[in-house]
Amino acid sequence: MYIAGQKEMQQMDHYTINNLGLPGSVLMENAGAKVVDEIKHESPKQSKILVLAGSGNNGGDGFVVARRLFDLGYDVLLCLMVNPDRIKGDAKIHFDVYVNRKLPLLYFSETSIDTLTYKIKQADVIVDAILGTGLHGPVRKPLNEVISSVNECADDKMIVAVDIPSGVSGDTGKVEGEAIKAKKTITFVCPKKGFFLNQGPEYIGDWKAVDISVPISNAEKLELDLPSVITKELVKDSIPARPANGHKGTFGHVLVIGGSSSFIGAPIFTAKAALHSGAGLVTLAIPESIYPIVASQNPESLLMPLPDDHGYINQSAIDRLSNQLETFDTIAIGPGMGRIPNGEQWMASFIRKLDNQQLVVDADALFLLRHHLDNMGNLKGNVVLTPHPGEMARLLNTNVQEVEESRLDIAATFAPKYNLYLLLKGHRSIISTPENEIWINPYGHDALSKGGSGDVLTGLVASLLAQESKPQNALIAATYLHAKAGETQAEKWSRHGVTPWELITGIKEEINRISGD
Ligand SMILES: NC(=O)C1=CN([C@@H]2O[C@H](COP(=O)(O)OP(=O)(O)OC[C@H]3O[C@@H](n4cnc5c(N)ncnc54)[C@H](O)[C@@H]3O)[C@@H](O)[C@H]2O)[C@H](O)CC1
Ligand SMILES: [K+]
Repeated sequence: MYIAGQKEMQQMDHYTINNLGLPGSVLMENAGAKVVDEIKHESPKQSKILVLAGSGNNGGDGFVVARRLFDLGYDVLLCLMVNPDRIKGDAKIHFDVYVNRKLPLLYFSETSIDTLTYKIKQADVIVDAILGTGLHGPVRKPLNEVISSVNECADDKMIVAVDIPSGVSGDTGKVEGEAIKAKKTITFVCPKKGFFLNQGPEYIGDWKAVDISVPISNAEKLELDLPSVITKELVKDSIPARPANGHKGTFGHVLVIGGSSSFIGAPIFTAKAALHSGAGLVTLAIPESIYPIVASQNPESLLMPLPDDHGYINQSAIDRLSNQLETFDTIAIGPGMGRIPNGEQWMASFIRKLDNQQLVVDADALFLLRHHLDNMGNLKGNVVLTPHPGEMARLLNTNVQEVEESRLDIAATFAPKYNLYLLLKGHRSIISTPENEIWINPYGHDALSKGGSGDVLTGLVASLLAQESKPQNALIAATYLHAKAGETQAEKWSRHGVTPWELITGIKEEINRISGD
């Protein structure tokens, strides 16, 4: 499913009207009808419904919503937030119909904020059709006061946003002033970029994209390069097939390089996640000084103790590794590795030894590789980087805030520039490819915000790659499975109580669920 910004939505909308010949007022009627379909399923007939409508086409959708709810027998009141002479075009058509039918209407210009607040308090359902994708800048007075009044009374009410909560930017998800905190957002054609960026996720509630007869194929006709949102169906198609007659060689051999005396668990989580998600074999290469502990925890993996200095893998480990590299399909490097002494040099020598192995780079390996990014795209095997925002900031020599504010743009530029695959982790993880394809993961849970959870994800990505998933498919499936495992394990163990062990269990339960659906 595509994701679009404000301009792209307008382009698709205009294409439908001007090139396909479907009038805007029909699209508006469809939009309003679809919102009503959602409301009527969730609201009993005796519900009091207040529709707040602005001057633009979002308000126009609101007029249709109010009329249709009235016709279904709801106790509905439309409040027009602006002077009626500002209503133009398609919205005017539907406003006139509403007025001609003498349906219940309150003009905000003729009342006070106190009266409106009283109406807001009385309502069971509030429909937010104040501002849509036409928002520019912070919401101005007095609309901002109305929005804060709605939010203050929101606890026991159903707040339904039409297309996007008023005040949230469809492009960036930024909220510069006030914005409606929706419980549900019914969005037209496809979700908006802002749903997944900056503050957007805190405002949209549950979202659903509905068809209003703007064909999504318009995006191709207009040659729009749109990102996609990860869906369950896409994940189902991205999980590697598992031939019944396969053997351990069929399902790939993952090498995990990591660990140091201070970080013993990280490579163990990576190796276990790889094995528990279907890799045929996993070898764990760790400093020899932590070997006994790792071995006792990890009987299911093969082990490769590497020469070390003071608990860090040392330079001569390269020779030990390079003798055996051809055995492995995919290498995950970094978890728990630490900033090994002369690490940049170590990493440069290591990269030179690679042949066609695929490489997943995480944690401190990202730091140690940050000056070798130009060489990564020339490797024969696929390269996947899995930074969290802090690691991404270091790769770009900037700060976390800047990364968080421009996640989508950063992902879109970085992967093609260095000819590699990027998984930019975070509240809504973003995947980008050398060909500039982009997917956003709409799932996630605070249960995942814990040490070790990234190590699990790295193992999962490496495992799917070793099982011959294309890199983008491996990343799509891994981010979804990891996030869903966080959600389902939090239901079982509380959002506080999920550790990497439960995540690994959750991932295989999720694979089972999605494969069986
Ligand atoms: N996507 C589609 O195919 C369809 C979308 N529809 C709906 O149309 C809106 C977008 O409509 P548009 O007229 O472009 O803009 P808005 O209604 O969001 O707002 C314009 C209106 O708001 C005023 N305004 C802008 N910024 C501010 C601000 N910061 N403070 C106060 N007021 C502001 C501006 O002056 C205008 O008057 C889309 O979201 C859908 O809901 C169609 O109905 C169907 C097809
Ligand atoms: K809205």
